[in-house]
Amino acid sequence: MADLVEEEQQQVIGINEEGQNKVVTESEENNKRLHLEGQGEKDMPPASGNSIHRSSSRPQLDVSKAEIQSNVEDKYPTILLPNQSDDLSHLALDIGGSLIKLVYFSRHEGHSDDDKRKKSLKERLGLSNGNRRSFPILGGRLHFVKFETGKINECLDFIHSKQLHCGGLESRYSDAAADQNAIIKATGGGAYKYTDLFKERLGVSLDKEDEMDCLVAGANFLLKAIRHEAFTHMEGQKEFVQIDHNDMFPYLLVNVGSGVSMIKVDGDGKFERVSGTNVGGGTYWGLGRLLTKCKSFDELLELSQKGDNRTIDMLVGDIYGGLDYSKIGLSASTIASSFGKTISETKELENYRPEDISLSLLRMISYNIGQIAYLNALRFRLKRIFFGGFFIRGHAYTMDTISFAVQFWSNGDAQAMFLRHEGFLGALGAFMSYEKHGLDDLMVHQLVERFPMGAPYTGGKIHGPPLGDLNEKISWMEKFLQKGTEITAPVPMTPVAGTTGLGGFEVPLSKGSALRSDASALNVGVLHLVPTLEVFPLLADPKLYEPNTIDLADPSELEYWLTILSEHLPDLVDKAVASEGGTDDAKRRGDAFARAFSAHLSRLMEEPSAYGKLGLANLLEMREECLREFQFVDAYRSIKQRENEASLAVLPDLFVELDSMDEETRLLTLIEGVLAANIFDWGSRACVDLYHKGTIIEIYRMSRNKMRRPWRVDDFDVFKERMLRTGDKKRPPHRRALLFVDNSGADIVLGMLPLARELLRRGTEVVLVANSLPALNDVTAMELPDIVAEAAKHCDILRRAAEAGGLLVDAMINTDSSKENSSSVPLMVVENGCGSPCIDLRQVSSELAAAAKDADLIILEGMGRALHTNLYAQFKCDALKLAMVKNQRLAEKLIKGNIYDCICKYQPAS
Ligand SMILES: Nc1ncnc2c1ncn2[C@@H]1O[C@H](COP(=O)(O)OP(=O)(O)O)[C@@H](O)[C@H]1O
Ligand SMILES: CC(C)(COP(=O)(O)O)[C@@H](O)C(=O)NCCC(=O)O
Ligand SMILES: [Mn+2]
Repeated sequence: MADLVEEEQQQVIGINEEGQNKVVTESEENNKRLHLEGQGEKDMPPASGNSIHRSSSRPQLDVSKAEIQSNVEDKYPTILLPNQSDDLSHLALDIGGSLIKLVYFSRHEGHSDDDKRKKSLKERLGLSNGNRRSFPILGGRLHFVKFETGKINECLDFIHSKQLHCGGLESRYSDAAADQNAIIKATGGGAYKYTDLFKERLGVSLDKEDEMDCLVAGANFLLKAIRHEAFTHMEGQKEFVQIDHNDMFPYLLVNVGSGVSMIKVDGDGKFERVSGTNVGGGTYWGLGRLLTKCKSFDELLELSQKGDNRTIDMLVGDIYGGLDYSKIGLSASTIASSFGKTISETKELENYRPEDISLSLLRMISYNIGQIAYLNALRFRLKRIFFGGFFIRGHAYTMDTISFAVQFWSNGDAQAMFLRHEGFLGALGAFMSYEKHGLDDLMVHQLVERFPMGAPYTGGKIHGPPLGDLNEKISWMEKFLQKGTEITAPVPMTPVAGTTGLGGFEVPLSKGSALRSDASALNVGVLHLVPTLEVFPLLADPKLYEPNTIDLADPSELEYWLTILSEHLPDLVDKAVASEGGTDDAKRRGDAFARAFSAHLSRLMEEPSAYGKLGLANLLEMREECLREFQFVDAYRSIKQRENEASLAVLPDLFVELDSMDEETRLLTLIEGVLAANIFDWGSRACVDLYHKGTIIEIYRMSRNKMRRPWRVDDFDVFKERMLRTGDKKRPPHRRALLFVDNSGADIVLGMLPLARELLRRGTEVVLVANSLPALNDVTAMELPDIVAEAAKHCDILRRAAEAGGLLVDAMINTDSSKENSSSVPLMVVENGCGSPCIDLRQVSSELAAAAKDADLIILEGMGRALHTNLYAQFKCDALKLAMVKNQRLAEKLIKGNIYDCICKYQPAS
């Protein structure tokens, strides 16, 4: 149906004019936020009546009157802590010779939205509070910040301004005297050196933790809990690696701070510092400063990018008259002696270019560290070497040089790897040393990394963590706008030169792009700890599961999708601003959002791995998160509402039509209906253009009429056989189906609900799985009960099932049809735990995970959930993937087809 646009041009009634929008008050907004995102710290309620708990000497759990509430066999018993104050917050420090690293935790808001749907669902799924996981402490965020040790006062001001030393902002109202006893975990030499200063300035005591213990605890945590934390960097190529948790040890940890420590790690808490070198980051920065007069480390590093070390270093060729020393395998371009040329009596310091000095120095130190690391790996037969510490600074040339040394001397036997949170190992370890916060029990799927404005972009006076206050965020974006395009402008890459391949190289392959301001260069986001997230239990093999269908590591794919998102931005901003009543405030926020999201896109265009390993699902989620950051709660609210109303108005007719059909025709019509209605997608450029040309119903009809089989992927007959039980195996109907629904309007009302009705009619329980938070025009779990209630007015099957599923709680009270109820299988709604058009099934809500336990059929619908993600996912049960492809390039790539082609992929359980 590629010709759909042209053919329907005569239909002109637009459907995209904005309806009257209601301005949502802040409290309404907050009610709408579900598990995934807490409200900003400024909105946290003041802690009241809990000063007793706050008066303890350090943040800790109050386990008095604790009670375990569950069965013995329960894997995750609920531990009730009635006396635990919920404003627990931690700060830990690593005060090094050069830098102070802070890791701090901010709490998520409590979940007060235990609505009727959830209550009755819990009953249906057998989830009373008694056996449901409950996490009184962990839900929150980990922030990473650094300061120069020489500017410790800035650090103290920062801690004070955020009240991190006394449990975070929320405890601002707590008893001031209590803070005098506070203890903060700290490691690094500065924990000793600055004890008095912390006591004087903040009234806190530093509880010292051993530096090596902390480095190892931090590294082990990162490798276990963060997907793709480690990466290799060779010849300019960065590749993320997933470390097998069961095969992590032993490894060599090389922490390159001011000085260098080399630690052989054999397990959690099992390690030995086997070596080190005093030639480290401090040497580079110190010598470099003296020799080049640079004012900052970054300036020095940036200089190196324009340098040529041959003017400084003595090469083999310099000694051998331009010849290789081939007997021992050294090419003429191999460095024989770092800084060897500076022995020249005719030249003084000012005769050398600072750029060249910086590069020679960087190379000398990096290479030396790589070589010593290799020798130690050899001593203990270790194959893996992880390099951390802020000397690395994510700098391409540094990493390439270290990798080269390890690779060269080990003949490829040992491998150098780097860590995204390179400089925070010690601080994280100190953070872990707080007892009983449970961080060490966290699993990969319970951590979500986000990149709010302020984490990647702030410089100047604001350090690292997200700008919590909206106004602060907006004015920061505005200032940034005034300053021009320093962040968004793409940075030209240095041209690539070849290596000699022997023992050294003339010119480094990758010198790296321009360095960013301190905080942005951290390349780490805010880690959200969401203990309620679980791995979807019906994944055939979670280890083999990769949610993203398209690999954005392919530069042409990345560029295409970044461009698509960029082009969609003006339309999205229009919708977002309109959704908030088009006020001046909304316009200002819309502008700031557009700036912020464009900055993310430009950053990625220029540095694809700036945010770690990224898929299209992450990009689409980042867009939604960015909208939420600027307090656009639901940009498509009014569009969704209008489309729901229009679709509900014609639903009774559709039911009549369907009911007049025989079973087989009906099933086909239903699947056609789902595919046809999936056209209502406000995230697709082509579809949005289409909506200018017709009403919802007209487009729906037209789309239905085009639904000719065979579809581009067409497993309908196999699915039909299973459903109608016409094959050899006369199997009973499915017990429970999970329907991952997509868009509002026709998609849910005229597509998925009628399909749900068919399943219910056949005795299959149906769980509608919808987003926890809005994303484009996707329907959310919170919106579904109203839609179902409206549809149920015209359909007994739906009404009884919805009553049985507790969806029509009010209706139940008014009916005396309890007998009828018991004869119907239930229709339920669960939230999926995410707020994106795609779904990563490694991280779903515990509610969905519970609902999945009895399910034997999964239906994934829409491009986001069934194509961009999960197209190749394998499940333990039957799975049906339904979508209309609304993008030409994707259609060509995935199914060698065209835009508006459809996919009906059925994968019976093997
Ligand atoms: N902004 C910066 N200021 C100073 N040094 C920096 C900076 N960024 C990176 N570095 C490098 O990082 C080293 C410090 O690394 P770090 O892991 O923090 O060690 P330490 O705990 O010894 O301070 C410095 O010696 C320097 O080489
Ligand atoms: C964001 C979407 C995945 C939503 O699609 P849906 O899941 O609603 O079918 C899709 O609209 C999309 O991939 N849009 C970008 C491609 C384009 O504009 O062509
Ligand atoms: Mn959608």
